[in-house]
Amino acid sequence: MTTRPVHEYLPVADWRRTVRALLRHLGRHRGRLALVIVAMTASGAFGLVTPRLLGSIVDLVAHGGDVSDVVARGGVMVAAAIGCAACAGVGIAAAATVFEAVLAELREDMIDTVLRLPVARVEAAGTGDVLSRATDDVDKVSEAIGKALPSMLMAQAGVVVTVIGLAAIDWRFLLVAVATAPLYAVTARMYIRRAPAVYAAERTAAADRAHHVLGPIQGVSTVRAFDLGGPLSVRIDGHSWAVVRRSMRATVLQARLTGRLNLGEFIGMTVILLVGFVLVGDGSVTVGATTAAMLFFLALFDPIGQVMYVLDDLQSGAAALGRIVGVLDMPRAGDSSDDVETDDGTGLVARGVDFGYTPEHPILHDVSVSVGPGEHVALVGMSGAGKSTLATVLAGIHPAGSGTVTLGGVAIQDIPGTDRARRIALLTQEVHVFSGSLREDLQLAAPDASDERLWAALKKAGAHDRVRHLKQGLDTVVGENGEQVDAMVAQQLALARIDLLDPDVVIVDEATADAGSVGAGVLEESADAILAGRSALIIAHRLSQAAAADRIVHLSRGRVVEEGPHADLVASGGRYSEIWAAWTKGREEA
Ligand SMILES: Nc1ncnc2c1ncn2[C@@H]1O[C@H](COP(=O)(O)OP(=O)(O)OP(=O)(O)O)[C@@H](O)[C@H]1O
Repeated sequence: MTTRPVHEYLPVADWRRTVRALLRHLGRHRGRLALVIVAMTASGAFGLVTPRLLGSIVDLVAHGGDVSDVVARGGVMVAAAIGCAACAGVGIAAAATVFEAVLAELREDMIDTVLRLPVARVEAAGTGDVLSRATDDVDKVSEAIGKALPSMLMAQAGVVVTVIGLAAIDWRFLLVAVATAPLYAVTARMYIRRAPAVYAAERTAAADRAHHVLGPIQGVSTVRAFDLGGPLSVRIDGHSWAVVRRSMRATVLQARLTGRLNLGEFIGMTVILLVGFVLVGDGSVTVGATTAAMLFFLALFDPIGQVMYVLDDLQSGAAALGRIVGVLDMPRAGDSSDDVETDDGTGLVARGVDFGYTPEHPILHDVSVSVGPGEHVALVGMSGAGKSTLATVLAGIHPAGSGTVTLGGVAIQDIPGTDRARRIALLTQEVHVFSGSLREDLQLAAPDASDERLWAALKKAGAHDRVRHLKQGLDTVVGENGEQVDAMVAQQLALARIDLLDPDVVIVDEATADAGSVGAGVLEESADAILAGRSALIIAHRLSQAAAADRIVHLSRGRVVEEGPHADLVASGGRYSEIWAAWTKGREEA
C-alpha cells in the first residue's frame, strides 16, 4: 500500500535557500547588475554635491567672498543635479531590466517545474496550492521586485554615500547619525511586525465587501422577488464599515511610522546642530561645514522613509519567493535518471500491484496485467472496481504501493517523466483543446511534424473533413479565444495527437463515452483506426469494445477475477459470460 498522506502542501524554502536562488538568478545578469550599483552610487554621490557646495557658499558669504565664486558653485550644483538625475535614471532603467528578466526566469522555471511535477504529488498538494504559487506568489514577487527592490537599492546607495560624506566633514557628525540608527531599527521592527497583518485584514475586508456587493447584483431578480433589498443593504453597510475600520487602522499605522521617522529626524537634527555649535566654537569645523552636515543628515531621511514604506512589500515578496523556490527545488518527475532505453519486446507489465489513494482505503489488490506489443487488452468491471485507478498506476501517474510496473523491462518510475509520458499515452474523457491554432495544438505531440503528417493524423482520427471545411484550416485558432470545438472534435484531436505522439502503449480510459450515441459510434471508428497496430489497454464500458480486443481482464473490487480472450471467457461460463449474455440480451431487446 502507498502511505502517501492525503494532503501534503508543496515545500517552502527557508531564507538561506531563497537568498541562494535569488543570487543564482541575479548572477546571470552580473554585468547589468554592476551597472545598476555603479549608476545608483554615482547618483548618490552627485546628490552630495549640492549640500556640500551650499555649505561652502555659507562660508563664502560669511567671509565676504566673491559673487562670481557663488555663481560658479551654483553652476556646479546645476550640473551635479543633472548628473544625479541622469545616473538615477540609468540605474532605475537597468534595475528594471535585470529584475524583470529575473522575474520572467522565475515565472518560466515555476511553470516548467509545475508541469513536470509528478501528478500524484500535485494531487496531494491540491491544485489550489500549485495555482496560488504560480499566480499570486509570482505577482507578489513581481510587486516587490518592481517597486520595492529599486527603492531599496537606491536608498542603500544614498545612505552609504551620505554616511561617507558625513564622515568626510567630521567623524563626530557621523557619530550622531549612527546614534540615531537604533531608533530606526525599532521603528522598522514595529512596522514589519504589524504591517502585514493590518494590510492583509484591510484587503480581506475589502474582498468581503466586494463579495457581499456582487452577490445581490448577480441575484438581483431574487432580491426583487423576495424584497431583500433592505436587509441586504444593512449587511453591505456592516461590511463597508468593517473596511473603514481596517483602513483607519492602516492609516494610524502609517501615521505612527511617519511620526517616529519625524521624531528621529528631529532628535538627529537637534544633536547635529548642538555638535556643530560646539565644533564651530572650538574651531574644528566652519559654519558652512556644519550646514553641509545638517543637509546631509536631512538627505538621509528620504531614502530611509522610502525603505520603511516598502518593507512590508519586501517582506511579503520574500515569503512568496520562498514558496516559489520551494517548488523550483523539488525533484521533477524523471529528473533522477537519464534517458532510459527500453526493450519494446516485453510491453507494459504490472506484477502484484497494490494501491490506495489513502492508506486506509486500498483500491487495487495484487493486480497483474500485461499488454504485449501490438496487443489490445480490454479492462472490464463494475463501476468503482478500480479500472481508472489501475490505468493511472500503469501510466505511472500514481506510484504502485507495492508490486512493479515495467515498460520494456524497465520500472516505469525509472523512466524520465517526459519520456514516460511520450511512451505511455493516457487518453481520458477529460480531453483539452489548447488555446492557439490547430497546428500548434497538434504539434504539441510532434513539434516537427509537417502539414502533410498533421493532415494524415486528422484523417486517421476522422476529423479531416471537419477541419478542411474551416476557413483557415490548420491555422484556425481554437480554444478559449477562438473557434469552439465540440466534444467529438476535441476527442478526435486528442486521438490525432496520439497518432502523432506514436507512443509504445496507449491506455484508453473511456475516451468515447462522452459524445452521445451517434458520436460514440464515429469515435469508436476513429479510435480503432488510431489504435490499429498499437499496444493498447482499453477500459471498456461497452462490451462490444471488449469483444473486439485480443484479451480481456476482468477487474472486480480491485482484483483480477478473470482473464482471457472473449470467446474463452464466454465459453467458461464465468461472471464475464453472464455479463456478456445480459448485455447482448439488452441490445437485442433495444
Ligand atoms: N482521486 C481519488 N481519490 C480517492 N479515491 C478515489 C479517487 N479516484 C477514485 N477513487 C476511488 O477508488 C475506487 C475505484 O474508482 P475507479 O474510478 O478507479 O473505478 P472505475 O472502475 O474506473 O469506476 P468507473 O467505471 O465508475 O469509472 C472508488 O471507490 C473511487 O471512489
